[in-house]
Amino acid sequence: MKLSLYTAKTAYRFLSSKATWGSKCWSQISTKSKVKSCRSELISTKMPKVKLTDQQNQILEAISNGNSVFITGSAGTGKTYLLQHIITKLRKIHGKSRVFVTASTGVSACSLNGQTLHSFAGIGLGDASAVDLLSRVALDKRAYKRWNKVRALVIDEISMISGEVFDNLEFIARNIRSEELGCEENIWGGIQLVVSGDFFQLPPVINKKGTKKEFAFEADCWDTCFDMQIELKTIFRQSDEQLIKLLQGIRKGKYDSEDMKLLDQCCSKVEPDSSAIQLYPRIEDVSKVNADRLDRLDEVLYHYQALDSGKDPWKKQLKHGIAPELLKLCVGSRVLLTKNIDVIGGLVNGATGTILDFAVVQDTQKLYDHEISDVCRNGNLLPVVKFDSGQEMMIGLERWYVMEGDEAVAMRKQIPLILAWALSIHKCQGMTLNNLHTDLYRVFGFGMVYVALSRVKSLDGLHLANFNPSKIKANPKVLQFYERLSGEKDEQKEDDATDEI
Ligand SMILES: Nc1ncnc2c1ncn2[C@@H]1O[C@H](COP(=O)(O)OP(=O)(O)OP(=O)(O)O)[C@@H](O)[C@H]1O
Repeated sequence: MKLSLYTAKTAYRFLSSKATWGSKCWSQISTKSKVKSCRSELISTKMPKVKLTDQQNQILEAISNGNSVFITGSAGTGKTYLLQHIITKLRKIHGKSRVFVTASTGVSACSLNGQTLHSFAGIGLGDASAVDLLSRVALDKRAYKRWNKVRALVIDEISMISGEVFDNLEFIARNIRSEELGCEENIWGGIQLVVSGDFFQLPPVINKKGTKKEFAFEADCWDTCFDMQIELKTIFRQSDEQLIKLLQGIRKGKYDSEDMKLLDQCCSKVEPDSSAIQLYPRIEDVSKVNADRLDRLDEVLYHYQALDSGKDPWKKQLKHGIAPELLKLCVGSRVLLTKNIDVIGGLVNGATGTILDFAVVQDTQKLYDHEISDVCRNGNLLPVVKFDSGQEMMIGLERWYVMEGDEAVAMRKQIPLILAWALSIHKCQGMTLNNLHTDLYRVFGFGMVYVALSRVKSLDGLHLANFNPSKIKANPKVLQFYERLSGEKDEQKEDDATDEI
């Protein structure tokens, strides 16, 4: 294998993180031009300059006015993107340390630099009565402090939180805050809530049989929690009208003959090229396919061992995030980028490519040797990826934080890549994929077909092995909830019109 030497310019993502790029880092880079390339990239990584829609602005304004809001909408309507703007706004209003960013899963929490809702709340698995959970939180000093401190709570991917858990959290918030802060018993103890998600996507995993409140919208407190419940309408991920219509139908469990024809065409396409990511409902299939394909390449393997810091239980959450504990790569591996490293250049979370080489960085080597050697198990060699967009880039270490308000309580350092011949449907919720291949026969449960298919940007990138229309189904309770949501909006419009008369 040829050993390449990469200059700091080619490898400008050698070591980066929002938290550590400060004046210290700038001064470590020697030439002006290099500083410029890093600085401009940093800005674009933070927040790509995209104009918000009127609806997105309306939500931001409502939040600035102190309202609690539920944001929903189809896949790709910019819910998570908008949350990033909202978090910035909330931090300005309440102060960094009083805004807590959470999500139902480790993967989605990590993508917002937050923590899981369960870990924020201090409720463990959350499978106890409200009173028992309250006692548990009261004994956990840090969790108790968080509940007192929080002024704004952001919850992403709410579809995977049950109504029972949602009600229990409200109970905990109300009780702790009214007692400790001496205020009257307000809903959620007066916390400003920003909740986001699409109930047509993956539902909560419920272990207890006979749970009455399956979805968060079935929680007793749901309707009283929010000043505004709004469905984003503009879809950004796809632009092809036919595909948008197909996905909108599948989301609600509906399809017509035209949709069937489109799906048939996706089945009859010639074998997908090797860049297509295979989606599986079960993690065992994903691991097996990735391991087999890596094995078949029969190349030298490079090991990258994640470096974790912080304390339990926070440290444990890192294991559920997107960055693997041990990453094995070799020349020819198909990989997927798990961080935004150059938004304007298209190297974003979800971009796919192939490992070209492994190389050392020549002129920044001394600065970061210790960091790299902690993670790289085969000398200080970093992977060089040729992305499907044509760009070649050496990929350096990234950091994933578990945040408690403004405090980083755990951190993982790892290369922001995962093997990408195959992925699980659960892991890909929230991602945009250019080219995917899935077997719709193997999916189970509501929402899975929709989550899988709604990842692609265009029909060219969609390949189906099998197709069975019976797998397209939406939960009737979810359908009713959305009917009620749009019905209430129509009623509101009618009321406004009557007021004007
Ligand atoms: N106002 C906007 N203008 C242009 N693009 C936007 C806008 N808002 C969001 N986007 C882009 O739309 C894409 C999808 O956004 P995002 O992932 O936030 O959607 P989502 O609703 O969270 O999807 P999912 O439900 O699948 O997680 C992203 O590439 C994002 O940058």
